[in-house]
Amino acid sequence: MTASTSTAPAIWAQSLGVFRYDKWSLSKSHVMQGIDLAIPEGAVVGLVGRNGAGKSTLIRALLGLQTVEEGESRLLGCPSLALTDAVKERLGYAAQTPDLFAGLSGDEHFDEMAAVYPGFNRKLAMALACKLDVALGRNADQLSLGDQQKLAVVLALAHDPDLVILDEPVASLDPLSRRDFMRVLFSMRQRETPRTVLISSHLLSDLERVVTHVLFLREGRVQLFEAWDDCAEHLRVRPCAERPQALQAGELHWSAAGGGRLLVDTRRTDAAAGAQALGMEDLMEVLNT
Ligand SMILES: Nc1ncnc2c1ncn2[C@@H]1O[C@H](COP(=O)(O)OP(=O)(O)OP(=O)(O)O)[C@@H](O)[C@H]1O
Repeated sequence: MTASTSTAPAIWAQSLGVFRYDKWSLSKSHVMQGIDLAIPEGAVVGLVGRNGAGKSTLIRALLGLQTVEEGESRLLGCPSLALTDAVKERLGYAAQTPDLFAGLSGDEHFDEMAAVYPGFNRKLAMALACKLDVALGRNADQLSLGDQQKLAVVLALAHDPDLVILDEPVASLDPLSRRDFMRVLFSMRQRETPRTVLISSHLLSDLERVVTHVLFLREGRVQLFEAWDDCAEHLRVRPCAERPQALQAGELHWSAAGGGRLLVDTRRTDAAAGAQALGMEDLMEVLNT
């Protein structure tokens, strides 16, 4: 299922696949395969999946940081493997493990960024650091992991990028910092030029409040990509003890959990009597059991 758009997608992929090689058996297997994506400009997409589902692999492949054996992808219309400086200046990325200079303070990171990126906006950086309560005077290696994550996020956002990609940016943040971060993320939606955000996270109740779309990955494949409002309005789960031999129109997935449940799309089936609405966490459980 793919959300459609009338303008060129900010993130696009076709048949994207990555292999893992086993050096002992000399065999290879897919880590990620058949990824087709068309993420519209201005979407705020929650990238969701279990540990090892392939979220970081997909993000790295889209950014051209990961060897890709199959298919192709584009960011802001530019091939991932040949991102131009002009496109790189429009990107903001924070990796799962903060990528900082150990011996530099936050302020010194700002100096470095200002020297490299003409678009670096120190005023914006200071404002974000203030909102996220980042200690700018201390060297990165003296910061806690959560504070390092916050600094990495500030650095990713401080040139006001058109496309922001954040890999589990809140994993180590305390609840108050997470709340501040979600406010920053939400405020990023209010912008004249649409800004696109792809954010992976396991904190689904947080994501639910800020995303426009959700992208579920399972075992390296896209399970569901849909506008979150449409998921909330149209996806339902109903009891179904036995696995159907074949899914009918409007039936998306059978889950063994909870005595057997069938995920249905009420836009494509009337057989939704007794069906219940789902939050993002419920949907993740149904899609992964
Ligand atoms: N450097 C690597 N070499 C071999 N396999 C790898 C490597 N990095 C990741 N993998 C494999 O790729 C798969 C996807 O990993 P990935 O880190 O993309 O998952 P993820 O969804 O981001 O997980 P998490 O939620 O735990 O961060 C996993 O099976 C993992 O074992």
